[in-house]
Amino acid sequence: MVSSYPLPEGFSDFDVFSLGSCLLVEGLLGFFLNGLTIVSFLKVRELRTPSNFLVFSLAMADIGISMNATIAAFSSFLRYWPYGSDGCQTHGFQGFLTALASIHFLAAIAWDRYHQYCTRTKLQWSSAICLVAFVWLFTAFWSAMPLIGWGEYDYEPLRTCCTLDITKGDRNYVSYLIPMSIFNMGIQVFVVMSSYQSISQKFKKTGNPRFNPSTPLKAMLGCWGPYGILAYYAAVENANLVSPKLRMIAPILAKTSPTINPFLYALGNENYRGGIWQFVTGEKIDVPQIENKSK
Ligand SMILES: CC1=C(/C=C/C(C)=C/C=C/C(C)=C/C=O)C(C)(C)CCC1
Repeated sequence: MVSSYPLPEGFSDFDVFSLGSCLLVEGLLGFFLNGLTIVSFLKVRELRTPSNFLVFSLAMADIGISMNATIAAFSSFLRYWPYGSDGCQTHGFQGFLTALASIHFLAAIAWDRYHQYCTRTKLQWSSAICLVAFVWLFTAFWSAMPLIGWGEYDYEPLRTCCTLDITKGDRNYVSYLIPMSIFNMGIQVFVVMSSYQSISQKFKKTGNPRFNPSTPLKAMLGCWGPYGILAYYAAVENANLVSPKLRMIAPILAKTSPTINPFLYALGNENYRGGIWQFVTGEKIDVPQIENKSK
C-alpha cells in the first residue's frame, strides 16, 4: 500500500490498518447480506408483499452504508482521501442519507409489526410506497442541509471518510443537531420502543413469541447510541479533547448496523427467510402468513 502519506494525528500504522480492515469487513459483509436480501425480494414473487417492501427498503439503505464503508476502507489503506473536497461532500451526503433512512426504516418495520401482531391489520401497497417515498425525501432534506451551510460535512479523525463535522460545536452545529436528532432518531427510538413493548405484551398473552421483541431496540441503540452521545458531547464540550481513536468508535459501531439488520429483519424473519432460501436453493417452501385484516 502507499506509505508515503503521513499518518493522521493520533493514529499509528497499526491503528490505520486495523480500522481500514474493520471498515472493509463491515463493507463487504453488509454488501453481501443486504445484496442477498434485495435480490431475493426482486426474484421471488411470494416475497413481494408491502411489509417485506419495508425490509427491502431497509436493505437498500444499508447497502448504501456498506458502500460508504468500503470507500472509507479503500482510502484508509491508501492513507489519504483521493476524491477531493467535492468527493468529501458527496461521501458525507451519501453516508448521512443512507444512515438516516436506515434508522427510519427500523421504525417503519416496528410500526408495521405492531399492526401485524397487535391490531391484526395488514399494510397496503399504497401506504408502504408512500411511507418509503416519504422517508427518502425527508432524509434527503436533512442530509442536504450541511451541503448548503446548516451543519457541515468534513473529514473524520482518520481523514479517510467524511461525515457531519462535530468538532466545531458552534451555534450552527447545535442548531442543526437538536432538530435533526429529534426528527431522525428521537421519534424513531420512541416508535421502536413502544411498538415492541406492545408486541412483547401480546406475545406474553398468546404464549407464542415469534421473535425476541427486545432485540431490535438493543441493536438500534447499540449501533447508533454512541454516535448520538458523541454528537451531544461535542455540543457541550470540545470534541477535540476526546482522543481521535475513541472518536472513531462511533462511526465504526454505526457501520456494523448493515451487518446486524439482515440477521434481525431478513434472515431472522420467518416470512423473509423462506424466500431467501427459495432464491438460493431453488427449493419452494411455504412462506407462513399471519391472518390479518387490511389496513
Ligand atoms: C449525528 C447524529 C446522528 C446521525 C448520525 C449519522 C447519520 C451518522 C452517519 C455516519 C456515517 C455514515 C459515517 C461515515 O463514516 C443520530 C444518530 C441521528 C443521532 C444524533 C447525532
